[in-house]
Amino acid sequence: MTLFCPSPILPAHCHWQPLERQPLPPVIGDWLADAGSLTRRLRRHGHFSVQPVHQQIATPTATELRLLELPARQRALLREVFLLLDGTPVVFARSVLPLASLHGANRVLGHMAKRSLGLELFRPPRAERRAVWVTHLDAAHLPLPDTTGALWGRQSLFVKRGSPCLVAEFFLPTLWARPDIRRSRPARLPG
Ligand SMILES: C=C(O[C@@H]1C=C(C(=O)O)C=C[C@H]1O)C(=O)O
Repeated sequence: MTLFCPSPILPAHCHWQPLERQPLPPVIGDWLADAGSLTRRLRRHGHFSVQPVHQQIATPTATELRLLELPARQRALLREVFLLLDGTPVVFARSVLPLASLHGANRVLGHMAKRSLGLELFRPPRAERRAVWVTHLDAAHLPLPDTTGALWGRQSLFVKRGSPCLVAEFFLPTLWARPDIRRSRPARLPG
């Protein structure tokens, strides 16, 4: 399945596979298959922060519309951020939040700024992570500083209070360069 990701940072298209069909290296697979909050897991490794890069109401890609079951040309809130550990970007993330998903108690999802979207998604009533796809990009084609080699990405379809949103996370080489990250194991999920 090929996604087109018009984005200031992402390449012209990403090719995604369902998580269960993509063999992953041990440590990388452990992080991409982790069902818990990425924010909460990163926070176990140092000072965590979010650096917003780009946020606008615009038309998602054709595949993002399809994954969200939205009609063509439907607009959504597109949010692109870096997640930082100890001041260093370790994840680039792109989220697609349909405007219809941003009403009532979900309204806060559209006003996160430098707060992590994950803190709201995993706050009760906890969002369901309904589907996960993975991709593998050559970072050489991305305008990311000091980033070369393979870039693994994960895209999740979350449903919060019955409303869907997509969250794509691209794990930068700076994350895998940390020995504490390579030794890390997922937290035991409650229940
Ligand atoms: C979904 C989560 O939220 C994280 C926070 C994001 C944001 O603030 O835009 C984007 C990607 C996620 O890694 C999480 O923490 O698991």
